[in-house]
Amino acid sequence: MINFQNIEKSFGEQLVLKSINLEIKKGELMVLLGASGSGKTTMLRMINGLENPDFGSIQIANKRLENRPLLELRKEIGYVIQKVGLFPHYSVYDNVATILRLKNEKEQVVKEKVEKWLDKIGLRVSVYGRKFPAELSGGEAQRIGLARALVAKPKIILLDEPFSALDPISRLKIRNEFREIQKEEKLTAVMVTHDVLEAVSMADRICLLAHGEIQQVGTPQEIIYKPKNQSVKEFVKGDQFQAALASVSLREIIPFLKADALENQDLDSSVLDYLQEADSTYHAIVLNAFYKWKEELL
Ligand SMILES: Nc1ncnc2c1ncn2[C@@H]1O[C@H](COP(=O)(O)OP(=O)(O)OP(=O)(O)O)[C@@H](O)[C@H]1O
Repeated sequence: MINFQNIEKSFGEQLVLKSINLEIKKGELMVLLGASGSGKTTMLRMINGLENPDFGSIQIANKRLENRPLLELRKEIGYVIQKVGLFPHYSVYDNVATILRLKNEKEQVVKEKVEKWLDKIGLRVSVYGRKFPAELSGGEAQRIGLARALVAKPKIILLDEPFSALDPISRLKIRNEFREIQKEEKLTAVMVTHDVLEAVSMADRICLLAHGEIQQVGTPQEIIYKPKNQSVKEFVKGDQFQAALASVSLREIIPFLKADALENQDLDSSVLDYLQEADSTYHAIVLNAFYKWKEELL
């Protein structure tokens, strides 16, 4: 779906991306993971033409990017960034509606879609529709940014640290919600983060970058259990590594947690219920992971 071929990029004297070759498949969630300054955002911005490579080419659905009008391209691509960039003088409703109105959708259709997507990201239109961005918390604003991108029905969604303003519980919730929406809509998603935990708990595959070079591309399990080189090993060691391990194990159980368990913080009984029912051979590891994760979360 998205293909980086021999990409190279410099800013002045600084070589920021070197020999980047990466294929992102249709419908997958690819996480670009790496330390600050490793080139993640630059790669992401190349997908919607906000940066151009010096060498190499990017193809989307087998079409080279440089041959496509930018406006047409961006209609297919949703872009969600850390600083949400909502229009400050528009209400939440109007912020989400903007793109539909630009497409000349009828107001009745606009209303249905805005309500649907606000509802999907957990904010009711009756409560939030009339608020202005300055009246929202950071996390709410990030959710609205997500709804605004999703309402346009993009084929591809690019996310740059999209959940960073959220507290741990809301973060976990919205990660899961977004993941469900992404699968349901068969969206091809590329997400930038430097948070190992976020990467392993959400990604189909992770592309690990260091100093502008791809170190490894693989599933979270491959990255964690089969690091290809020293650089990958270093990235996933220590506390972050432990948390990531916990999260990988938890991917097994989170879908089985009772829906309200997170809200009620009645996690222990919910997890134990699951473990009893599931007859998992990894009880000890999952349970250990769970307690570590809970310590961190609560
Ligand atoms: N427009 C620009 N002009 C000059 N240098 C830039 C520009 N954009 C990025 N850079 C440099 O390129 C390097 C990679 O930046 P990039 O934003 O891609 O990194 P990143 O991995 O996303 O980092 P972070 O996690 O801190 O956001 C950095 O050293 C940055 O200073």
